[in-house]
Amino acid sequence: MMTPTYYRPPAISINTTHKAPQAEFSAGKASSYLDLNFALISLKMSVSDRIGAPESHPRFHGVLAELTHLILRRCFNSVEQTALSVVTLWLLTYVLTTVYTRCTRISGVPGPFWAAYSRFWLLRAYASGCLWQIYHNTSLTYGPLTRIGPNQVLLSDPEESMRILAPRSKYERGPWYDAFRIEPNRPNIISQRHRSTHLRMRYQMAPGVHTLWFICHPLTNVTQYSGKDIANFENIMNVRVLDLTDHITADWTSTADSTVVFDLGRWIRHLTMDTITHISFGKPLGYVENGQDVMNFTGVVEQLLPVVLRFSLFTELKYVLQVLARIPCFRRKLFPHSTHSTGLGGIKITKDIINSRPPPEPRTKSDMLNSFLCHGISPTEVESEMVIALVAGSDTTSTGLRATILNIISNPPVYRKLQQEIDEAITRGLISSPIQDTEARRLPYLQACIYEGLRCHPPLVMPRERIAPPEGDTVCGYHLPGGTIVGLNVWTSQRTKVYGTDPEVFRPERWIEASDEQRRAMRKVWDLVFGYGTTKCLGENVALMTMNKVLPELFRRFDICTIDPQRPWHSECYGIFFQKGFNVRVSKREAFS
Ligand code: HEM
Repeated sequence: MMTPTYYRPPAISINTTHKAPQAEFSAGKASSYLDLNFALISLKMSVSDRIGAPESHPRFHGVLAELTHLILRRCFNSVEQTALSVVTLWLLTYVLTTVYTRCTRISGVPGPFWAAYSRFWLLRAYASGCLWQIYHNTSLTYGPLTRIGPNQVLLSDPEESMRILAPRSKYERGPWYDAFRIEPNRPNIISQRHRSTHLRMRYQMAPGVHTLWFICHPLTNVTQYSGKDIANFENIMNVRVLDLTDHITADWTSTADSTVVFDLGRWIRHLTMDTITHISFGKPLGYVENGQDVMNFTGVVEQLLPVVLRFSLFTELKYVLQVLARIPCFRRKLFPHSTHSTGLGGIKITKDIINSRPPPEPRTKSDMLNSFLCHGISPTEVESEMVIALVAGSDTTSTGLRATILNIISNPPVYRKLQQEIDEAITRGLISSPIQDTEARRLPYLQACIYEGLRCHPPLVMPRERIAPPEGDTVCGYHLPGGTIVGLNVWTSQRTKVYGTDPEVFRPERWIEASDEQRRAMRKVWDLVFGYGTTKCLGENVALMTMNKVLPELFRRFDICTIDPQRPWHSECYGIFFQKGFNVRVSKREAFS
């Protein structure tokens, strides 16, 4: 009964005309456009035909088959057509989902207009080299919760940040962390997003990182370091700090009538690399001794980080990388590999050392490498974990140190007070040479300078994204649907009212003048510099001990001033790194050297 309607001429003509001009269609552009036009007219006819006709099952299927046939023939009949169709389809889907997301998800959260439509706003911020400033300005303009992407918000409220990071929170690390994999198919401690696996890794690594003993905090059940079992570690630190000060004394000190320009930034980076490799492998790689970036590790990391950060925004690409990683030739080219003798091939040194050592006894207490192996981390996993430790442990600490030193030397009253405190402690025999960690922690102004330096300049300013739990959450009064990505803005959270009326200013006195209650409140917010909860930094004590030793040892021996007060350092910050130099003039202080 239906047959006559369905097989009417227009519908048939579509199929027949497909075949006839086929040769012309693929032969030239003009005929291709004509053909497309014709196809569109035919499609229109078929659809209106369908709408106008009474509904019936076979007819509907007929129209559907016809449409499918038409789409397949017209959109995928040549490579160019296929490419064009795929791009058009992708664009269409992208625009529709973006508009849908814009209108339905987190639409109430204020933020820059274009940020709501694409991740390019974020990409621009990452590429600018001053991510922290853009985040800070955005948070100041739009409030503690700001929309910075189609599905991304930025949080600068310290209380809410701590709630999200708390041990029992339902938030998990976001896809952003995938970009920090050393092995594309195997997450490391930083990129592990699965909560329970991450906790297992943390417990395995905690006793080993820096050979400190750890305790389980009774309230949070989070592994933390007490920093007491550090006889060996403190000796390593002493040797490394003296190595640096000896080199400065020998090669880099200026005299009354001559100036030696000295890039303190680079040398501090050398020091932190030597310290972390000494802790990790039982011997330093010799950065300070050779005065250069051994194995080009730092250079490669500095080149890679901007790429990694941009990549972290488009994590869909990780699937491509995961596939490429399975092909040996791409794998060797694209990823760090134990055959590489430089750069992130720092893996090679790990592998060589593992091979050269007998298997560690379960109770061997030597360096980080042995400790990881003793705690059941496989040699292959250890390779990536060591690279992560080298990156996480060296650059953050050197950034913290550089920022604190710069702030001190550019504030004459602070500089005078700090040097006075150190000099008095020496005169009264309160500190040894090199200074012990416990002695340094008893110098209140030094402690205030360290807290203030890290507060004003948190070394890790990347957003460290978390994903809202499936049931959603209310943050700063806004409802966030499940799956919303919440980035943490640590720069702004360290400039909140809890620090008083002048949080933008480097003023160590605020830590001394504060009442006990206020100091506790400040300390709680300050903790965010090292993270919070189950992902809190494993190396906080190491970083603080390094600062506690380097600052007094430098200021007791040398007078330091910047070479170019207008532009003391070239700060290109991609989250962690301050890549460029920090040129200074260093002269000896005879009285206390
Ligand atoms: C001033 C220096 C440092 C700062 C500001 C800092 C900051 C941080 C922060 C904020 C996190 C949390 C990341 C997250 O939320 O996912 C973190 C994690 C971590 N840090 Fe540090 N860090 C410093 C020094 C160090 C050092 C010296 C080491 C090791 C030698 C280290 C090793 C780690 C490791 C292994 C993690 C991962 C912890 C985990 O995922 O459970 N850090 N750090």
